Amino acid sequence: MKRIGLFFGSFNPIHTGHLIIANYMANYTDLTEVWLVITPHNPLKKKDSLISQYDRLEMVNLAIEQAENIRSSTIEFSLPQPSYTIDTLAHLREKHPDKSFVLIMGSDNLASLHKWKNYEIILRDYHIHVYPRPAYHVPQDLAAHPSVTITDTPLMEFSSTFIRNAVKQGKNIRYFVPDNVFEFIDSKGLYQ
Ligand SMILES: Nc1ncnc2c1ncn2[C@@H]1O[C@H](COP(=O)(O)OP(=O)(O)OP(=O)(O)O)[C@@H](O)[C@H]1O
Ligand SMILES: O=C(O)c1ccc[n+]([C@@H]2O[C@H](COP(=O)([O-])O)[C@@H](O)[C@H]2O)c1
Repeated sequence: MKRIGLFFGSFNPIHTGHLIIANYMANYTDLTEVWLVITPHNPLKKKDSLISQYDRLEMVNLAIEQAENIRSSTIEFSLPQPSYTIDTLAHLREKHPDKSFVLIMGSDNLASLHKWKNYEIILRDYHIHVYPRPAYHVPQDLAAHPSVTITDTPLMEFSSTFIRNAVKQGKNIRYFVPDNVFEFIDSKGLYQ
């Protein structure tokens, strides 16, 4: 059975940190593939700085052009918003009975998991691979939970917020995002 890692995110925009995490999970763990699931609207985030989901999807697709075992998923585009992960997981399980799904997230999301809809069911039914993130301490009970694996990986200060703010200030964001994503943001005047 294929073991798919679901890396959910706003990807506003996708950055090199996301790609390092996806590549690590796809190539250094027991996962067969990683799917980057573009979330139209995170229930815990304001929509203020969120650009079109289609532009975010386009940037994800540009970023993974060269990747062999990383794909994008638009599954949440056709589901009710905001996007509750437990509902998406139920939908994916029904659609792909031949695959098993594992969650991938940064430690900031693990630290706020208790605010998610039906988080106990997520923890009961799914394994979660967690990439540590600076300044986000993982609560001890979650770190020790049998469904949680925290990777032993280098920390990265990257964030989409940093990139959006840098563009707004007229700064050059080259290398924080892949070259083709840089060109896309620049040519469409995104985040200005
Ligand atoms: N530098 C990082 N280290 C570890 N995990 C990260 C990092 N950046 C993003 N992630 C994880 O990637 C997933 C998608 O994150 P998201 O698209 O919100 O990026 P972000 O950089 O956190 O964005 P924003 O700054 O807009 O909140 C989340 O699980 C998040 O925890
Ligand atoms: O299901 C929930 O209640 C829930 C609450 C907060 C965040 N999430 C999901 O977590 C994912 C990561 O979001 P983000 O904005 O940090 O990239 C995204 O898919 C959100 O829909 C899900």
